[in-house]
Amino acid sequence: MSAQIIDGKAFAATVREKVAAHVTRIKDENGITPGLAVVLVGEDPASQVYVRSKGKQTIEVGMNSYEHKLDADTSEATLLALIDKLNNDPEVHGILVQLPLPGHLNEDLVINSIDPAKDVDGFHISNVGLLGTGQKSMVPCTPLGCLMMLRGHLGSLSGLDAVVIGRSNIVGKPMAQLLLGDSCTVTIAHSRTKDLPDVVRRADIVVAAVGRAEMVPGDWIKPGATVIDVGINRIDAPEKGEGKTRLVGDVHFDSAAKVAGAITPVPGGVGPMTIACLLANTLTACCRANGLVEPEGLTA
Ligand SMILES: Nc1nc2c(c(=O)[nH]1)N[C@@H](CN(C=O)c1ccc(C(=O)N[C@@H](CCC(=O)O)C(=O)O)cc1)CN2
Repeated sequence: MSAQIIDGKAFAATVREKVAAHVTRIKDENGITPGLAVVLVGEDPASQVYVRSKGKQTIEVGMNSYEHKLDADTSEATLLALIDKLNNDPEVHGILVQLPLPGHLNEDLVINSIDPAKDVDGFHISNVGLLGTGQKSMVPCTPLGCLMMLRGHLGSLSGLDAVVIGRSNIVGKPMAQLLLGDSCTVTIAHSRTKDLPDVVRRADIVVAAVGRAEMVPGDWIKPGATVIDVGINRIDAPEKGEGKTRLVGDVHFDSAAKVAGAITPVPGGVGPMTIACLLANTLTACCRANGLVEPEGLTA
C-alpha cells in the first residue's frame, strides 16, 4: 500500500473542536445556545444509531439537542405539523429529518416544508438553488465533509480533474457543485456513463458515491489520485466467522490504495465527517439567524 490514509475520524474531531470553541464563545458573549432538532420516523436500525450519535455529539459540543421520535405509521399531516412547530421555535436553529422516511411519506414535500434557514441538511430546494448558483446556502453535510478533507489534504483544488461517481441529490450533485465552486473540472459519472473506467482514470480526484460495494477497482485509479469513498456497504465476511459481516466502501480499498496518492477508509473516512458537518451547519445556522460572525473554515 502506498496511499496516504485520510483519517476522517481525526478530521471530524478537529471540526467538533472548532464548533465547541465557537459555541462556548457565543454562549458567553451573546447568551445564545445553538439548538438542533432531529426527527426520526420509524425504527430503521441504522437510522436509530445515526440519530443517537447525532444527539450525543450535539450535546458534547455544548449545543441543545431536541429528539423527536415518531411511529413508523405517522401521517404526513402530523409530521408537517411538527416541522411547522420547529420552524417557529426560536430555540431551534437547525432541523433535520432523518432519511430514509417510510414509503407513505413524500420525502420532497417534507424536506421542502423545513425553513431553508434551519435546513442543516441543505436538502431544501432553496438551498439546492443557492448552492448551484454559488450563493450562500446551507451545504449538505456529506459533500461538505468530503470537500473539507480534500482541501485539508490537497490545499487548492483549482484546475484539478474531478470525477464524482453517482448523481444523488444528497451526495453526487451537491459534491459536483462544491468541486466546481473550487474550480475543478468536474465530470458526474453514473450507471449509464460510457467507458466509466477510462473516465475515472483521467481524474485527479475521485469521489465514489454509488452505493455498490467495491465497485471501483484499483486499476481504474490514476496513479497519485486522491480517492474519497462515500459508500457504506455491509457485506458478508465469512473469514470473520459464520454469519459475520463487515463494512466496505464503493472503492476496492486494497487495490486502490496501491495506486492512489491518498484514500479515505470505510469505516472511519467520510462517515464521521457527516455528523461533524451537521454540527458545523447548526452553528452556522444559529450565527446567521442571530446576525453573529460565522465561524471560519466550517462551511464551503
Ligand atoms: N437527513 C439525513 N439522512 C441521512 C443522511 C444525512 O446526511 N441526512 N446521511 C446518511 C446517514 N448518516 C447520517 O445521517 C450517517 C451515515 C454514516 C455515518 C458514519 O459515521 N458511518 C461510520 C460507520 C458506521 C457503522 O459502523 O455502521 C463510518 O463510515 O465510519 C454517519 C452518519 C443517510 N441518512
